[in-house]
Amino acid sequence: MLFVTHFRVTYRPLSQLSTLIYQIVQVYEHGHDLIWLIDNHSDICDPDEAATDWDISDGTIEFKDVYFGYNPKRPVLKGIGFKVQGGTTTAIVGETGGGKTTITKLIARFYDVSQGNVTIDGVDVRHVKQKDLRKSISIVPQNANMLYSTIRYNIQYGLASTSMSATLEDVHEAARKAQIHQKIVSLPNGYDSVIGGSSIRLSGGELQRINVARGLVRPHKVLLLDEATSALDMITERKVQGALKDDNQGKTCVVIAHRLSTIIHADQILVIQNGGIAERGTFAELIAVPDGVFKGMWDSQMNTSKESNTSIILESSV
Ligand SMILES: Nc1ncnc2c1ncn2[C@@H]1O[C@H](COP(=O)(O)OP(=O)(O)OP(=O)(O)O)[C@@H](O)[C@H]1O
Repeated sequence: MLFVTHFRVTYRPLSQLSTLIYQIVQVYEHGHDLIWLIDNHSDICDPDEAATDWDISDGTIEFKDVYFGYNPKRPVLKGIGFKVQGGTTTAIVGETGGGKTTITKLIARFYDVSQGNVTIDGVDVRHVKQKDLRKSISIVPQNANMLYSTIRYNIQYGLASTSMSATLEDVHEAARKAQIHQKIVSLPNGYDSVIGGSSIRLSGGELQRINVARGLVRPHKVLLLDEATSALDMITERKVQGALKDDNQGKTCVVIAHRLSTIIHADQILVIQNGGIAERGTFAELIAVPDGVFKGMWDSQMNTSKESNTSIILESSV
């Protein structure tokens, strides 16, 4: 009797102790990382004499002889130079790991170049305040990172870090353009469905469209799309591309794409290779280069896809 009594009194606190020790270890590890984050100030600083309330006007982006590497010993971009006229669309294609996403990160100044400069409307991005630089730039990244929250909040999150807010109608509008509104309203809780909750399962392509809606809800003059529609089927992708085209009239777009059929109407295509620009031109110009890098990419995609043949697309692109 005594044994059982003592055992019962001892057992519960002991089992709680093991959980507590686990939690203490977790607090220690995460707290350590948190303090590291607070203590480590970003290398990217606002200049002391930056103009107040600078804003993008025309949206012309220029890279002048830009060198950059995350690790100084391993350069990613080696003297890249190009210009994206305001209000036009430039597509960036090329080998995986070639530095396409890095280019978009440099435009938004998430990193500083090692040499050369990046300008928007002729102003070096290092010479303006980061919040002014980014307030008119919308980025749709490759990975649709969603928050454990409602679809509505996830789309509204596109305005985080700004003082703006999005009404429900703004959210619906962005979702319509991203071709996901109908799917959302068909869910039992509509826009209040919780992403990550047990009641809804969204496919990769659906999450990607919510990601696009998040980018579109943010008022922008420059739009950076990084493989934003790669998980969609061809028909849905064309619809999203059409909506993006209509919505972005007069805005500057930089589009990273692997599926080359989606960029045939771009004003300019840059082919990135070995940290430089191997080729540049319109789709019709690049496809006409015998043994060209772009032509090689196009031919290999055509061989592996069931898309309509080159000549039909060429006709529609000229
Ligand atoms: N934060 C980082 N730290 C260190 N290296 C990085 C970082 N981000 C990217 N890299 C490296 O820089 C190189 C260029 O990466 P980037 O993402 O720009 O390529 P990409 O052309 O967009 O590739 P993909 O087509 O696969 O998306 C790669 O070798 C990558 O491993």
